[in-house]
Amino acid sequence: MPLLRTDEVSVSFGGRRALDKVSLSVEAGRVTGLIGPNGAGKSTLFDVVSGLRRPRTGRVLLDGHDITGEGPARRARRGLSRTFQHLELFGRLTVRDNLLVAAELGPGRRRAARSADRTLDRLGLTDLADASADALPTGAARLVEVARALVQEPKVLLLDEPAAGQDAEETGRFAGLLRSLAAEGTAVLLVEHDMSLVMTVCDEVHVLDLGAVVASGPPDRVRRDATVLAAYLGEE
Ligand SMILES: Nc1ncnc2c1ncn2[C@@H]1O[C@H](COP(=O)(O)OP(=O)(O)OP(=O)(O)O)[C@@H](O)[C@H]1O
Repeated sequence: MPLLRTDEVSVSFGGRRALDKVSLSVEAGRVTGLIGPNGAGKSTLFDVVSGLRRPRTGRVLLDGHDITGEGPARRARRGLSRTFQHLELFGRLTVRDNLLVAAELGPGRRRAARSADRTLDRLGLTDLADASADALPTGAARLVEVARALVQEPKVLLLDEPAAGQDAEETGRFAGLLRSLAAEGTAVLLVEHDMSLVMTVCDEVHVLDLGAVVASGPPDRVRRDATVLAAYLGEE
């Protein structure tokens, strides 16, 4: 059984359909990519999965439970964490305090301090623990955003363009982190425009175009799919 499943999720803004019966699965221990051109509906799908937006129709299932009616905090306690495309750090707090605030919302809130320190260490952020979040360069701020999601010890981790603003070395290290999370059993859903990262790190890729899934499969196959080339890769 997939850990996370969307079942025919549709969302409209005014008369315009942003998601059209999107059904996809995310498995434990795998990195699943979600790609598509600008405006395809990727962030909207993240909003539906994380509980920030109610779908017009369709369901979201986590570990077999229908969570469609639950709010973001309840979903976080169930083990679902996300990052945002536009960084949502508390700028005036230190890096460590950003993690502590997030840890309080997750299932591991009783061990928040320990989790924060371990996560900082894992992401190579220990030296920046006392820095103010708004003083960080973009690459480091992206990592803190990821750290804030990870400190909640998620079963499912939703990452919205985590490599934007990272340099090649940071992206390489980040790829290693994603693989090690998958090896530990975490289900990772990755929205990312860096195609070489997606193709290297993902076990499976879903392609959204105009709110609908137009292709799904292993990266090699998706890369050669004519619909994908037309909808997305041809755009670059
Ligand atoms: N709050 C909103 N109100 C109205 N329309 C919206 C809103 N949010 C998103 N949309 C529209 O829904 C569609 C999907 O947008 P979404 O941001 O989910 O796409 P995306 O695939 O994440 O794009 P990008 O890669 O540029 O981040 C777009 O046409 C967008 O203009």
